[in-house]
Amino acid sequence: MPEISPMDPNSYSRPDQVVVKELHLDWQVDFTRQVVAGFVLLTVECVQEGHDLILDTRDLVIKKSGKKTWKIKVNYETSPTCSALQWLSPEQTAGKRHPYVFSQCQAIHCRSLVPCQDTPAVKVKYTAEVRAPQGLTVLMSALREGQQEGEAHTTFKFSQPVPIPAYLLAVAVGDLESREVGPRSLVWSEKEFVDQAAHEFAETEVMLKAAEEVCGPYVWGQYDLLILPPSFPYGGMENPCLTFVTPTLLAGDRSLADVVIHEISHSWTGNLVTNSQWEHFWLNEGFTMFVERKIISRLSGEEARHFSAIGGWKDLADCIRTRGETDPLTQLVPDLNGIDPDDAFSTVPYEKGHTLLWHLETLLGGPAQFEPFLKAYLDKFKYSSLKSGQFVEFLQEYFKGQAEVLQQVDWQAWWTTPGMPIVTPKFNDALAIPCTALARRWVEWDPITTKNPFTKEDLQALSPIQVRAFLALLLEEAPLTSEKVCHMEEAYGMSSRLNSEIRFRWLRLCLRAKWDECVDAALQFITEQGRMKFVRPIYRDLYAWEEMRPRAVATFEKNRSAMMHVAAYVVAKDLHLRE
Ligand SMILES: CC/C=C\C/C=C\C[C@@H](O)/C=C/C=C/C=C\[C@@H](O)CCCC(=O)O
Ligand SMILES: [Zn+2]
Repeated sequence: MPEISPMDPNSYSRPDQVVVKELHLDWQVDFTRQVVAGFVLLTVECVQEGHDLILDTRDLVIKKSGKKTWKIKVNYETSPTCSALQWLSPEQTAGKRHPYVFSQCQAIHCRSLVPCQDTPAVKVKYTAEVRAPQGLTVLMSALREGQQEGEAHTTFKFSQPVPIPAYLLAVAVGDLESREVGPRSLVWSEKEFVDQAAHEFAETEVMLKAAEEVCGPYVWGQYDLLILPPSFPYGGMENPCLTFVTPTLLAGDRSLADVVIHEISHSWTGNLVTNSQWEHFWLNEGFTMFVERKIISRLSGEEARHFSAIGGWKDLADCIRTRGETDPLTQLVPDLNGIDPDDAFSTVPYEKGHTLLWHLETLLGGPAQFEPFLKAYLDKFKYSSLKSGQFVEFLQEYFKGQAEVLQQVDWQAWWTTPGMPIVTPKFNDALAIPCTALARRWVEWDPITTKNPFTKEDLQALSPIQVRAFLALLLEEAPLTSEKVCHMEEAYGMSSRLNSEIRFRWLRLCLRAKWDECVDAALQFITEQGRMKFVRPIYRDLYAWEEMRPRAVATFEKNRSAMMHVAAYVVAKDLHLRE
């Protein structure tokens, strides 16, 4: 057994000795056995003489491997339990006629799909030929290079000419259709959702243009979106050329499109400029939140940027309350030795990372100074991977004229202090004021002394994002009484709102109030979709309500096989079913 790499505690590979530069994948997708079988051809380069190539694998059945000069061919197949893949039977799809399979490789699941150097320090170009049963479409995180009909199978060809880390390898196979939504963008999904998705994501090109204004040219050619089945565990995943998104974004009114702005932003922060270890994940996500909010500012104004940042700050506070303010995993740069990145994942790298960049922008003279720096940083580190220290070195060099200002930044404290950020920014709360006012009215209302003063008009002037913020504010308070949430339902008809972010917070509010009538709806919400951001807190709330605990555990046990590996893994922990 090789030793864990001194470069990356979550990988055995040693790219400092022998490094993989290119991959060619040749796969057959076998829905009957629920495996992907074939070979990978790895092109390697020797960095230090006299070393073997070490690859990461998990759960793979290696058939044979052979070596030509600098080319290594590994015949293998995945296991049905491959943690990167979710296999769906026809009954689990919207169309009910064809099976479906999709991947999620971030953070370290790629090794269960292909033997590879599964560390974000290594970037490879790839090509692929994938055969799937006729009638199905294969998509990958790459440019589509055509397809050929065979007797029972169709072969799809792909090429990703921009080097990418292993976690950005992605594949999806299903009965898919597409609609054009822009000059470089298609939306893909099962045909049942494709028109709804085309409407929801019609503003993709406007977002891409705003992103280019902030970050520079888009280098990936195509920017498509794939709307996955409901069990997809994340809001979105920034797979190059083909962002994967959850169908919980299909609100009907484009109000959840900020997730697409986020994924577009990753085309630069994360996909071009990449954290070289998962400990420096904030370089991916903190920067992406920062760019996302710069785009929001360009599209909806600076007040909207501040409003989004306030929401992020509150999400961070909620996360720290849940994890505990001394939890070492709430450090901006945590130690991941012996820790599965899936257990470390939280809002912290997103919002604490964003806060650091917001603070630096304020300190260094505002957007006029900081936005050109952002572009210079992306240009300097494009196509490479880095750690937090390299970011600081570049920042100090770029702003060497302001060395005294930068001396105020205690980098070590930023990296290693658990809990909330060491600096609290001043946000413009103009858009938050009506949300705060309404939340205060509900908290302060005494139903014993005062008649119910609430009507549906209270919400009329609030946008969906403001309603979401209003509920988030109430979640910060002591639980409302079940009588109050019942009145809220009567006044606002919250249960009939389709926006998943609103539905999520409303259900949490009801669970905290121990309002029996909401429990069936909560259980339905966490079984009809598998987005962990929604599923985990609701399972935790149900667990905390002692009488409901057995129902939560029974629901999880029943639904577990329909959840993606990562979601079942973390919910088992939330329900205290594993360490
Ligand atoms: C410090 C944390 C260390 C490592 C974590 C790295 C990866 C964690 C792994 O679990 C994968 C994460 C994938 C995230 C994908 C998309 C998110 O941006 C979605 C955010 C939540 C949502 O909107 O549903
Ligand atoms: Zn992200």
